Amino acid sequence: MWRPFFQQYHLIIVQDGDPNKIIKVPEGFDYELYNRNDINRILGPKASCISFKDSACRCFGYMVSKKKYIYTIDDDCFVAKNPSGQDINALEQHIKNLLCPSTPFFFNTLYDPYRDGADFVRGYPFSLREGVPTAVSHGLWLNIPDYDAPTQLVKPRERNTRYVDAVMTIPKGTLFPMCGMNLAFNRELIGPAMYFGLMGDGQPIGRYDDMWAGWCMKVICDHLGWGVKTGLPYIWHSKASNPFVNLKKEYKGIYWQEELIPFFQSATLPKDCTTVQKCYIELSKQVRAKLGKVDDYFLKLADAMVTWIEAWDELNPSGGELVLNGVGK
Ligand SMILES: O=c1ccn([C@@H]2O[C@H](COP(=O)(O)OP(=O)(O)O[C@H]3OC[C@H](O)[C@H](O)[C@H]3O)[C@@H](O)[C@H]2O)c(=O)[nH]1
Ligand SMILES: [Mn+2]
Repeated sequence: MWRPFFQQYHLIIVQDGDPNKIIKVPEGFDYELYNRNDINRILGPKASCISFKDSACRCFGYMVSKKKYIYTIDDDCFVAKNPSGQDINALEQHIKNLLCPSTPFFFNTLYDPYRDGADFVRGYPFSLREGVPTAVSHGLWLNIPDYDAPTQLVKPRERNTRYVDAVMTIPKGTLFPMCGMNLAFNRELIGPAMYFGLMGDGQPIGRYDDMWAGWCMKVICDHLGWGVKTGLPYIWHSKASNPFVNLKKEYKGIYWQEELIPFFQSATLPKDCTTVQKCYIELSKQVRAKLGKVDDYFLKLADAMVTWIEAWDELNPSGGELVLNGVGK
């Protein structure tokens, strides 16, 4: 199904679980395939920051990519159809979202003002109409919605049939639950912040990989003045994962997040944090200082955040650090 939309791009496949299992990639794709052995070989001891047996492992692909834009998708997501019955080219829409500015400082009630047939509405300050660079494009899902285990348990048959034809900028200062199922981002802008954390095997939590990345990313985008959009495109999410297995993985996250959200909502980064790497290291210090008392896990996570940046900079020696306004480094 994806061939018409993926064939022209470079694929990075991150294989989780047993590295001896052979993944068969169909003919005609330009791809790299990495399993756990590859991750250990490439990162050595720093491989400790890449999760095992959790979707968090996907962020290794972001680190090794040499591309400007990244699109990440789950292996149970397929091409959806829009209300006119046409196949949705999710990549095309994500790229449009990323190439058009965002408007985080003032909400446009007619949604995406840069879209054909829309604009800024009356009362929208002209000084803000240039917008800011878009770092992340968060797509949505038809059929199986991305619900947590408790919600899925009480609403096992709920399906998302509502196609909302809109793209919105998430306002500055507002966090959101970033889902990694249908997500695109500008790697050159925000790549180093897209660490999906320590999840899965050997960890007390799972399935909060994209949530953790989304909260860190949004704080850094707000600080650096970049935008995050949500809405179109849709993909078709084909299967629901097991809510009982999910509950075991995510239950700590369900109560920890009541302390994590206030932490991220009040997190501020100093002016001298002019690159994503500096922002991320500063955030890791605040995680250690303020979340270590929630659970020792966050001390490990704070260390892993530093290891991630070290590994990122090792694999991307050009520094790749975007120096803002010529300051910093
Ligand atoms: O041990 C694992 C388990 C899963 N994956 C990969 O993660 C993707 C999501 O898995 P799945 O589709 O089974 O779960 P969902 O509930 O639909 O996923 C949502 O919640 C977890 C993640 O945050 C995900 O992004 C969300 O969509 C899928 O590609 C599995 O192959 C894994 O690599 N290792
Ligand atoms: Mn799924």
